[in-house]
Amino acid sequence: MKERLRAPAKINLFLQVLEPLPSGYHEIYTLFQKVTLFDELEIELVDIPGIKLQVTGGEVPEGETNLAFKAAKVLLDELGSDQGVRIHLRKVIPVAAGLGGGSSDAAAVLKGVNKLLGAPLSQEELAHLGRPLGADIPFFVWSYGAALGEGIGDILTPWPVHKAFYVLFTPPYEVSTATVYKKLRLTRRKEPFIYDPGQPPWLRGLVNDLEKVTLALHPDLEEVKAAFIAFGALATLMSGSGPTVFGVFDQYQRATQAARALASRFSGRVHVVRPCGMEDKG
Ligand SMILES: C[C@](O)(CO)[C@H](O)COP(=O)(O)OP(=O)(O)OC[C@H]1O[C@@H](n2ccc(N)nc2=O)[C@H](O)[C@@H]1O
Ligand SMILES: Nc1ncnc2c1ncn2[C@@H]1O[C@H](COP(=O)(O)OP(=O)(O)OP(=O)(O)O)[C@@H](O)[C@H]1O
Repeated sequence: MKERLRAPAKINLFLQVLEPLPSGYHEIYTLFQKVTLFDELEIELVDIPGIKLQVTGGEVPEGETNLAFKAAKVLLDELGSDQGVRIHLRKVIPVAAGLGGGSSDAAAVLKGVNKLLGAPLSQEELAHLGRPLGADIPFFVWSYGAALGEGIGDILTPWPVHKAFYVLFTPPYEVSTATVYKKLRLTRRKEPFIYDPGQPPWLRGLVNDLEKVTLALHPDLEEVKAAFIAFGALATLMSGSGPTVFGVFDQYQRATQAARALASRFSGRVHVVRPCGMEDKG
């Protein structure tokens, strides 16, 4: 039996870092939005124990340090299963880019393997199991298109999906999430700037507290942001810890024109995507 899954990327439509925690993590207040850029996975259960992972299309390890591998292991261990798992992962989402690709792959493996084993664990149990592997994993386990993330990003509340076209620009370098959080200096606990779920967040202004850290390391991203506005974006922001920067557009044609203009001016990968979770809204 085989499961074929698509693992979406995410962007953070706002991201506020409120307080450092004794665990080394930070309390955050963020809006996660899944978008239509997908890694693809094929998962199979076999009788020979062990996990085998094959990756095509991206520079990520194939061994036990891959988040997809770790997710399979943690689930098989939890269930005490002696079955083996074969995973083929086709990477499309840029790596270490602020798009949560590794976390999404891990969540897809948790869901896929659980389903192949007859669904012994609930969505909540899978999210709990995935959380120590990555703070973004619970969001990808849940089926919402968009969710407010509190705590370390693992306490989730569904959020309305607002219609938009997003252009993602990913420069040709990676950024370490741990380094960006470490460089952020918080002197006191911040109170979050609250958004109204009924309104597209870009009408209030988008904020990402990690942006200043990554932009200081890579000032070229300021030029990309300025170009997004010049090309007609309603708003522009860095996603997660970066370095991906996105622009928000209200029309597909404007988004694709901006994407072409960006691709000719800057070196990097450009994707035009839509939010996931609005299939019923046209
Ligand atoms: C930047 C975001 O992607 C926004 O959604 C997340 O906050 C990070 O999620 P992630 O990459 O799944 O994070 P993890 O792999 O769990 O953590 C990587 C490192 O980021 C830092 N980290 C992460 C999440 C968080 N709420 N506070 C943190 O300080 C920690 O130093 C941690 O060691
Ligand atoms: N399946 C995987 N896909 C991508 N990266 C992986 C995977 N497994 C392990 N990694 C490692 O995890 C690190 C972060 O990768 P990922 O693409 O998830 O980062 P990210 O998009 O910046 O995440 P976030 O938005 O959560 O900060 C990289 O150093 C990468 O080598």
